[in-house]
Amino acid sequence: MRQVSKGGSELAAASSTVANALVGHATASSSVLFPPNSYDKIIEDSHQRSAGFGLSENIHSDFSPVSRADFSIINEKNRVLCTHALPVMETLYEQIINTHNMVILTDANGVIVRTLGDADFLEKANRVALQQGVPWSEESKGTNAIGTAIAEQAAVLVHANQHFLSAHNFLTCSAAPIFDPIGNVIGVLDVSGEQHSYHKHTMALVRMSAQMIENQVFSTSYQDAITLHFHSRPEFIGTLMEGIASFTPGGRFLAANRCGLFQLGLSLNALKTHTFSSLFGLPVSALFDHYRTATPGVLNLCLHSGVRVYAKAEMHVSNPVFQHVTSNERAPQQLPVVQSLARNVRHRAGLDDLNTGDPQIAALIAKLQKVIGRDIAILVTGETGTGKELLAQAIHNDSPRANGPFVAVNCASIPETLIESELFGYEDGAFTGARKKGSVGKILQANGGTLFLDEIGDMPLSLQARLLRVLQERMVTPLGSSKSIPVNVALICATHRNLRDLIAKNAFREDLYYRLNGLVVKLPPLRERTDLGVVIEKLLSHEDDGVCYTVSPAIMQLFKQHKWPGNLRQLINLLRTAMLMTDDDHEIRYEHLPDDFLDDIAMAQTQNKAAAPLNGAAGVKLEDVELSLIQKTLATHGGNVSATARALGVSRNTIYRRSATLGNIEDQ
Ligand SMILES: Nc1ncnc2c1ncn2[C@@H]1O[C@H](COP(=O)(O)OP(=O)(O)OP(=O)(O)O)[C@@H](O)[C@H]1O
Repeated sequence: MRQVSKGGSELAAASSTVANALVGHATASSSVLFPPNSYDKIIEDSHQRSAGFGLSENIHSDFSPVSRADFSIINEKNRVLCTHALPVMETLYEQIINTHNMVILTDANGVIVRTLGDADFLEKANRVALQQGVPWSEESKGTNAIGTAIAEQAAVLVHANQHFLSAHNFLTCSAAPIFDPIGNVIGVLDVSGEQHSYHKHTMALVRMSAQMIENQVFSTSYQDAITLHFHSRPEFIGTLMEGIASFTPGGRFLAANRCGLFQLGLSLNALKTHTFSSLFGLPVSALFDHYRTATPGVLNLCLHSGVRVYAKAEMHVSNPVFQHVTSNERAPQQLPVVQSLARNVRHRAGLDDLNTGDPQIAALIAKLQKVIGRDIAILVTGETGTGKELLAQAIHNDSPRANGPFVAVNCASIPETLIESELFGYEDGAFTGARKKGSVGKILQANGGTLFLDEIGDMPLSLQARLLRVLQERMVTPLGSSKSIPVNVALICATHRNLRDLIAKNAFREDLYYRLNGLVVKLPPLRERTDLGVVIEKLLSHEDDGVCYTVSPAIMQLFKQHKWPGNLRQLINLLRTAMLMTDDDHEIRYEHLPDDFLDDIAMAQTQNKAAAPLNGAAGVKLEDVELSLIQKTLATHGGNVSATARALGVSRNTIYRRSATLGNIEDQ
């Protein structure tokens, strides 16, 4: 299982510059930076609340801590928070040591549960009761960073005389609330120090540390879930900037961290109606598929907004809810089913095995059979999950190279920096971090067999030139070597992208394109295939346990109408889960289908209903049709523009533009 990054080193690295500035500042009082005035409104409101609590600025601070018994209850309630917060607090403290500051953790009510600080400052802090067990809510201490951060549910800096009680005016305090995955404040992290120790970067450090604690609390909150770590740049996965989102094994959205909400562009409330598939356009089973691969790399996903993100899926494989998707170790009576389903569709299948009655498939198989073994590069196109890799394997299996290796490389799942060494290999010590003995690249591994380059459209331009040279010269030069090695491979490439579009955008080399497309075949999406019934029957057929699984006629009808965005991969995973849910009659019915699939069906039906009355209406203008559809979809989604845009597959701007005449429309 992937380890979620532990706070310390990351925070230390991210904040070392800030920390240097802080230490530098503490020793050079001439560089005092005063806090900005942007908090004035927050401070003003807080002062009003403080007065409302009956406090007056010259009263002495209330020193009394909660009772011992209450403090041990508070400790017990906040055990998880403290476990995750303490290492982060220690690292944060290391960054501010010797700056007359202390790090404070409170519970959700502002009661201090842990402190770490410079001895000289701790003494002064004790004088104003900045110590364990003492409540720092606004009710108790008036305007202060901890209490005001809780009241405002936001990070707050309270400096010097911005404090309500004059006894606290010697302090400068930066506090950030810590939220749980469903948006409740569970505590506050604060750095408090003497006012002359104020530094503008302290708040950034506190915010980062609070977020780190939130991420760690998040990672332990959803043991029964699939947790996705994502970012638009793969190197940001595992860092503080990563988005984290959790889904039920059936694909329903559970929660996301702050960066996740930001990247998904939706509020927590809006996300509650979503599934993995409505957010990423893929069935949740794609994650299981990815997880099952021997060395799962980084997934390339497309957000509903069109933004591409890289992702890693994390699931607790020891948890029984994941056993059926992460391994073949299932309840004994179900084991053969899962295994045979997988076996039915993998390995040793030849082209004839894939010919299940669809005329488009039959035609492409006939073409392929004519070129097999003729040293012609084959380019397979088609949507994700349509079977491009299985087709490539079948071509290899039917070719004279069948006894040689079949080596598949997914160009989209390897970070750009690693593709070169992965493909071409490297000599001993070719670069820092390289294995001592060097590595034979995938091209040489495929020698005598077939090299399958999946998602070739994602290959970086610089490497396209190198690949072209290998294909022309039939020689490979590993990184760090001056020796070229002859290589003999049949090449099959695949892509779901339009390579001609990429060429027009200068993202793909035209000369390489012509070298790759000896024969181009396009696998039809599942929704266009006429052999769905046969494919399903084949997938459900197995000899191992003698049980005959079937699909009820109503569900078969539903399957035939479904769009299958994940194509065969989605179908297989759906059947795999549904088979395990069936009763003694082994018939797959509505109640055996996973939640995210049922949600997709419901959404499609809603869209169809909205469009239905407009079909074929004579004399109706196109704009009216559009407007009416938008109106209906808006109504279905309670006026929510984002949801409407998603349902109709257009941008929010389009909805705004087209519906300018509809008056005020809500947004989220
Ligand atoms: N004709 C088929 N009959 C049954 N199962 C199939 C068929 N073709 C492919 N599959 C299965 O569907 C799943 C997806 O196939 P494959 O990985 O070949 O798709 P792909 O188009 O290469 O996907 P991607 O574009 O995402 O890489 C695999 O589990 C594969 O075994």
